[in-house]
Amino acid sequence: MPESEPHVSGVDIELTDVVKRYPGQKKPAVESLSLHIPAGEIVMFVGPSGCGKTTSLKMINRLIEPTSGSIRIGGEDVSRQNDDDLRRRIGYVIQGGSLFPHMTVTQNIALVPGLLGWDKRRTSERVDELLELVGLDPQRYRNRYPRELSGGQQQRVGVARGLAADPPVILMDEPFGAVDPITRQRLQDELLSIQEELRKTIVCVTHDFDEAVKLGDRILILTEGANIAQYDTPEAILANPANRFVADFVGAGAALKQLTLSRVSEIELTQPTVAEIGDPAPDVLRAAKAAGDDSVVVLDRRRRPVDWMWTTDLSEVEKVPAPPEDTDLVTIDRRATLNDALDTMLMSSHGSAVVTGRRDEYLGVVDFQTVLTRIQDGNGHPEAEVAP
Ligand SMILES: Nc1ncnc2c1ncn2[C@@H]1O[C@H](COP(=O)(O)OP(=O)(O)OP(=O)(O)O)[C@@H](O)[C@H]1O
Repeated sequence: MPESEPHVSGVDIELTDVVKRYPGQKKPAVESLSLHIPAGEIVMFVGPSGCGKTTSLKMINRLIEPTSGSIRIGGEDVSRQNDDDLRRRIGYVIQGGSLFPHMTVTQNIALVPGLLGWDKRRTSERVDELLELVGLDPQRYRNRYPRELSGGQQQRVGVARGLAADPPVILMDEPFGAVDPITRQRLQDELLSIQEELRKTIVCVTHDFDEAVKLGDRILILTEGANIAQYDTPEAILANPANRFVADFVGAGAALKQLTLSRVSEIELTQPTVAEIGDPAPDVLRAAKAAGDDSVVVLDRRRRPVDWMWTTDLSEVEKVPAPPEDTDLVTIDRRATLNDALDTMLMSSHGSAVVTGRRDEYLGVVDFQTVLTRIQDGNGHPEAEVAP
């Protein structure tokens, strides 16, 4: 599907000889970090515990003041900016969303716009727009309290809050660390989808190397003291770890990790019989039979998949029914990795997964065998060369 030309709304970040020495510590947490983060890219910070990832991240929005060195965002020195400027220019998203429990979803998202003095109307329009963007129905969710949301929904609100003032830069610290693996995968896919539209500059700390490979345009691998072990694209790091440290960090099965580089969108989807809610069941059954299908994907009016029915169940009804309230059709986004696709398929009774695109529109079905064949073909990626 042709994508519209992306408009980069992010700006460059430049760190020059940045040092952080905590009081009472012998060695600096960040010894001397120089780094260029290009506008519109996602850069993932990874490295062993205590190597200085979070300290480096928090110096960018001055939650932590550097001991020395300079940090420029869009060419401007952050040390010269006041709090309002920083809030306007840098969104911040942390694990679990860290929402205020006594405030509604709207109030949580509207925090920064409130501080910036936006009027009521502009703020409430923005809140609804953001809720749509992160996949939450504004009408249903805008007046809820955080305790009335699942962990994944809270995290979505956290992302919406980070985007509220439309900052060119977003900092994220382990944003999806607190949710289960399937929700994490969905949130990652949503972030990629949002980024496709907005092209912010995103800097994200993670413990999960697979997450870094999936989300990152570049990955920064740090050793103790925030020294750079390697800073490159995921492809380059997997194919050519710079040294033993990186090879160990990337871990065994680098070739398998290449799976994380391949997306569902690169795979040919199958097109089983589809039906809309309310279609006459006999017609649908006839079409399924002619195609040799034993199940039918059910779509709503906006062509979003809502159910995946066996034909045996359809033969007992007159019309294709709306799905039961508690249905939880597991779908997968076309930006998901083949790793994610395998996980999802293992949970599905169909042994395959329904694939969706922009705004959850139905695209087709990815089946287990196609993914396996793709893996066995080696994805066309070179085997990782790991130094002896
Ligand atoms: N407020 C502080 N005072 C003193 N030392 C600190 C402080 N915050 C962090 N440090 C130390 O600085 C070093 C870097 O910490 P930092 O939190 O940046 O690492 P990290 O890579 O993000 O770690 P993790 O992955 O475990 O979150 C660590 O040795 C840590 O103990």
